[in-house]
Amino acid sequence: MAAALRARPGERLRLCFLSYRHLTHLARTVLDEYAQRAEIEVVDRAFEGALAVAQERERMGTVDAFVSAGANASYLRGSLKSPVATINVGGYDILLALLRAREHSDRVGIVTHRRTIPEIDAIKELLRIEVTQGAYQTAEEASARVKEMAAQGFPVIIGSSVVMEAAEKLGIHGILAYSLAGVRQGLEDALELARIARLESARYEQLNGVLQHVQEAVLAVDLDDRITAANPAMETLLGLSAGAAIGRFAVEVEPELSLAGVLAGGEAEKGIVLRIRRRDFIANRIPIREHGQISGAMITVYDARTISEADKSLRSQARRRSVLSTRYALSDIRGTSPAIERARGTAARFAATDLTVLLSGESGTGKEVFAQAIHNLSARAGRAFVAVNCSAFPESLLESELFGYEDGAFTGSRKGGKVGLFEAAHTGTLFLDEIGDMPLTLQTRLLRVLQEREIVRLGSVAPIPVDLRIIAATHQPLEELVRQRAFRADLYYRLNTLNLRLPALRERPEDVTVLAEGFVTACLLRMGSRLPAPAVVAPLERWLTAYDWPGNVRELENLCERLTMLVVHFGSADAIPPDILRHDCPELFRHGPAPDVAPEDERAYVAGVLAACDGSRQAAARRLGMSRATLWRRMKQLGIGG
Ligand SMILES: Nc1ncnc2c1ncn2[C@@H]1O[C@H](COP(=O)(O)OP(=O)(O)OP(=O)(O)O)[C@@H](O)[C@H]1O
Repeated sequence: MAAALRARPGERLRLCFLSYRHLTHLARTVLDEYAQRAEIEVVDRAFEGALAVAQERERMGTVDAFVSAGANASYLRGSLKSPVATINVGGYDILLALLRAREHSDRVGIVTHRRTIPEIDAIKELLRIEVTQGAYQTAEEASARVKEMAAQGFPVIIGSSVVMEAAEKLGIHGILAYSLAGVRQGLEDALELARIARLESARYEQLNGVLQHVQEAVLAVDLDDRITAANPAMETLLGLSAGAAIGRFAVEVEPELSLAGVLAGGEAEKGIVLRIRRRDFIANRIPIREHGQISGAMITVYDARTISEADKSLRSQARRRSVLSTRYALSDIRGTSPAIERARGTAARFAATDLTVLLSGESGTGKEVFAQAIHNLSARAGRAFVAVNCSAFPESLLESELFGYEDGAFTGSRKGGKVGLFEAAHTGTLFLDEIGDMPLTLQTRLLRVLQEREIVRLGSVAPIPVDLRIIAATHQPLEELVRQRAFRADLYYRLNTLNLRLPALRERPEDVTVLAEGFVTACLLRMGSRLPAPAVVAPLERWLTAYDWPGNVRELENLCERLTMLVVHFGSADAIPPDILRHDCPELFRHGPAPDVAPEDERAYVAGVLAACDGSRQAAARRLGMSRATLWRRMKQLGIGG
C-alpha cells in the first residue's frame, strides 16, 4: 500500500513485471497494448534479485502493483506489502506447448509450479506422446525436476521461465508454458489490484492525515499487542521520535497503553482514567474488527486538561446564551422610598461578596429583579445567570432539571444525557426561586452541593465540580416552614447567610407613581406613541396610590400596560369612557387591602378573570399581576379548577 502513496490521482497506474527473461520477453511483446492505461516496467530478475528491485520500488513509492509468475510470484508476495498479480498457466496453454514440443520429440517433460496437471493424461493419449510430470515449490526444486527428467532421457521440457533456465543450463530444449493470453490475464489482474491499492491508499492517506492532526494521541496494535501505528500526538506523549514506537510491544513502551485486555476480551473500554508520566489522561480502548474477527486494537488518549478546557469553553458558550436573559441592573430597580433605597444599598453590599443570598418578599416584589442585579454587580457578572422556579416542577423533574442525568439514567431519558442547571450555571449564579417549595429530599441534595461544591448527575457516581453562587428566593416565611419541619433547618441557615427582605408595594406607596411612570414609558415606547408618561399616569394617580397592590410590582406593571393602551386608543386618560376603564382596569375601583377581601369574593374575582381569559392561566395571571405559579397556588387555596 505504501508503494502507491506517492501516486497522484488520475496518474496512470504503475506496474512492475519481474521474471526470468523468457517470460519478460513474452511480456514485452504486449506492453504497447497497455500504454494508455499503465506504465509498466519490465525487469529480468527472479527471486532475491527480483525482491531487491521490488523493495526498492516500494521504498521509492513508484509502483502500484507487481506482476510475476509461479514460484517467483509466491516468493515476492511473501515479502512485499504491495499486491502481486500472478501469471497462471492454463490447460489450453499446456496443450499449445505440447503441440510445439511434439515437433521436437514424442517424449515430453512438464514441470509445473506447486502441482502437476492430471488432465494431461487424457491429452497425451490423444497426442500419442509420452509425458512425464513434476512439480516444484522453489527454484532449486525446479532445477532438480528438470535434471531428473533429463536423466530419464526427456529431450524437451515444458515449464515456467525458471524451468526454462534450468533446462537451458543442461542443454535441453525448453518450451515456455505461458501464453500471451496468460500474460494479458496477469497484467489485467495487476491493473485491478493496482486500482484497488490506489483506492485503499487514498483512504489510508486520508485517515492518516486525520490521525496526524487529531489532538488525541492514538495508538494501534496488532493481535500480539505490538504497535502498528502511533500518531504524532502519541509520539510526543511518549517522548519518542517519529516511527520509533512501531513494531514494539505496547506494554514495553508504556504499560498503561497495553491493549492485551481488549484483545483478549473483545470489549471496548471507554472513559478510563490513565496516569502516564505523572499526568492524567482519559482513554478509550477499542478492539479493531475486520470481517467480524478481531485483528487488533487501538487506544485513544485525551489529556484530562484538554477536556477541562473544552468543558470551560462549552460552559462559557452556554453562559453567553444565558447572559442575554439577565436584563436588570441595580439602576433598573426603580423607587425612591427609604425601603427600596435600603434594599438597593443592601443588594450592592451583597454583590461585593460571593456568599449565598436569601431574598424574601411577597410575590411580585422584584426578587428575581434583585437577584439579577446582584449577579450583574458581582464578580460573576457576564457569566451564566440561571433561574429555576422550584415550585414549577414536580419533584422528580426538578431533580433532573437541577442535577442533570447520564445517558440511559431512566426510561425516556434523553440520549447523551442532560446537563443540569447546576452545571449550566457553572462559574455564574443559580437563582433558586420559590425555594420553600423544594421537596425535602432535594433540600438534602442541595445542602450537599452547597457543602461539597460538586454535583452528581442522576444515574452517575462521578462527582462534577461546580463553582457557582446561589441566590435563593422565597415568598414563604422559611422559619415557619423549618418549625413545621417542611424545610431543613441546616439548609435554611446555609441559605440565610445574607438575607434581604424586599418590601411589598403597599409598604412603599410613594414608589407607585415612579414605578408606574417607568412602566408606562416603556409601554408607550413599544407602541410607538409620543405621549408623555405623566399624561397617562397623572390623571389616574389618585386611584393608583389608593390601591393596595396585592400582586405588587408585577400587578402594577400589568395594569400600566392596559392603561397605556386605553389612553393611546382614546387620546387621553380623561377621554376613556368610565365603563370601559372599570371593565379593563377593575383594580382601580377596588380599594382596601387584599387581606380584607373575603375568600369568597376573591374566589369569584379570580374565577371571573379566568373566565374572561377563556380559562387561559397565562392570560389570567397576567391580568391579575401574578406569576403563573402564584396563580396556580392561589387557585388551589381558593379551591378553583380542582
Ligand atoms: N423595583 C422595581 N423596579 C422596576 N421593576 C420592578 C421592580 N420590582 C419588580 N419589578 C418588575 O416586577 C415584575 C416582577 O418582579 P420579579 O419577577 O422579580 O418578582 P418576584 O418577587 O420574583 O415574583 P415571584 O415571587 O412571583 O416570582 C418584573 O417584571 C419586574 O419588571
